[in-house]
Parts: sequence; structure tokens; C-alpha cells
Amino acid sequence: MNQQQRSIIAIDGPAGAGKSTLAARIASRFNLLNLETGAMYRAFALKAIENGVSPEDAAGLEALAASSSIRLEASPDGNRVYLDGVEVTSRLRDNSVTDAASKVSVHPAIRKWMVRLQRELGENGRIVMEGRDIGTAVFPDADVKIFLDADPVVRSQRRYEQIEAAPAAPIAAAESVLREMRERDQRDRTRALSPLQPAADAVVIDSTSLTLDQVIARVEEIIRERLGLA
Ligand SMILES: Nc1ncnc2c1ncn2[C@@H]1O[C@H](COP(=O)(O)OP(=O)(O)O)[C@@H](O)[C@H]1O
Ligand SMILES: Nc1ccn([C@@H]2O[C@H](COP(=O)(O)OP(=O)(O)O)[C@@H](O)[C@H]2O)c(=O)n1
Repeated sequence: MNQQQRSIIAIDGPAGAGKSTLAARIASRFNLLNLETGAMYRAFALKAIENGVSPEDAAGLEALAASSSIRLEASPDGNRVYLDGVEVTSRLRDNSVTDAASKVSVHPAIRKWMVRLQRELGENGRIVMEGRDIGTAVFPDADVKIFLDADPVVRSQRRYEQIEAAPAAPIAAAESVLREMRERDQRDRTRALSPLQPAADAVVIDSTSLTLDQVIARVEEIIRERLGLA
């Protein structure tokens, strides 16, 4: 691949489909910058929690956004996330943050602000950007668009196992992981601005019965074809 060429790979899909894992592997394979947009919504949700702003309070959130700075920095073990200059990476997967991120991301003003930030981050780069609306709203002209999906029960089982495997794993019940994931899916799919759906020109991959390695191989092949690699 030409090192100077702008290359944008968009990976979208619902929670637990495998987007982050796929994006990290693709970024490392093709030497691209990996940008996780969910981490940005999570950082803003953390700020709302810390400032006592309800995730339902659209005007309060908009005012908070105006005085917030969110920055992603790539590192070998994933993105480091800075909120107002302070690293908050290790706090972003708390259950309260997960729930609030899903709620704050419904508001159109917050989405417009995030989309602007995400475009600035990726505009001239060689990037993999992963989220819910990258191919439809952030970079509708992305070079490759992947929409990664899977059955909700399988996605929630994957998320449950991921939580269990984490060091200092919080106590989680499989049923509550499934219930919360369904609620977040519903919010993602029914919000007014950029509801979760594949872009018309996205390649949709259902990973329900594919291994991670099969998904990665398929996406590598698509990238090689589209970007002219042998
Ligand atoms: N095709 C797959 N088969 C089995 N497990 C998978 C597959 N894809 C991802 N996983 C696992 O599922 C979990 C959730 O994946 P993740 O990449 O965090 O999803 P997302 O970013 O879409 O929320 C991770 O533990 C990951 O290793
Ligand atoms: N581009 C994006 C990325 C995330 N989000 C929201 O931000 C929340 C956190 O995203 P995430 O990708 O970190 O969540 P998981 O899929 O990893 O559980 C999700 O519940 C989405 O609703 C969004 O609205 N748009």
C-alpha cells in the first residue's frame, strides 16, 4: 500500500459483534491507526456522570460538550483516552459508563459534535475507525465499509465471557448482560440521527457462526482487493 495514500476503513455494527478486536488486528496488519469511537462516547458519558448531568438532559449535555475535550491516542495495547487532558482509559468499561454512553449518544447535538471530532481525527489519515455510524455519517466516502453483525444471544455470550475473563472481573449475570445489550441495541437502532444500520455500500458480515480468524481473513481479503494489494 502506498504509505502516503489516505485510506479509511470503516467498521460498524452492534455491541459484541467483534468490531474492536477486528479493528485492532486489521490496524496492525496494514499499519493503520486504530480509532475507537465508542471510547469517545464513553469518555463523554463519564464526564456527564462526574458532573451530575443526567444522560436524558439534552441541553445540559450540550453545554457540557462545549467545555469538553476528548482525545484518542494509539498505543500497542489499544487506544488511550484523554478527557480534558486526563487519561481515563481504565474507567471506561464500568457498567455505569456503558449504560450512560448508550444514553448520551442518542442526542443529535452530541452526535454532531462527536462526528466533527472524529472527522478531524481521521481526515487525512490511514485509519481503521470503528463504531456505529462511521460508514453512514462520519466517513460516508470511506474506502472500505464493513458492517459486522451477529445474533444477539451470541453477542451477549461473547461479552459475558469477555467480562468474566477481565482481571478484577465484576460480578455479572449472563441474563443481565443480554438484557442490557438488547436495551442498548434498541437505542442504537431507533435514535433519530444516524440509527444503526449498514451503509448501502457496506459489506455485511454475520459472524454468528464464524471464528474471529475467519472474520479477519475475510476482511483482509476485501481490503487487499479494494486497496489494490496483491
Ligand atoms: N467471531 C468471533 N467468534 C468468537 N468470539 C469473538 C468473535 N469476534 C469477537 N469475539 C470475542 O467477542 C468479544 C467481544 O468482541 P469486541 O471486539 O469487544 O466486540 P465489539 O467491539 O463489537 O463490542 C471479545 O472477547 C472477542 O474476542
Ligand atoms: N460511533 C459510535 C460509537 C459508539 N456509540 C455508542 O457508544 C456506546 C459505547 O460504544 P462501544 O463501541 O464502546 O460499546 P461496545 O459495543 O463495545 O459495548 C454504544 O452503546 C453506542 O450506542 C455510538 O452511538 N456511535
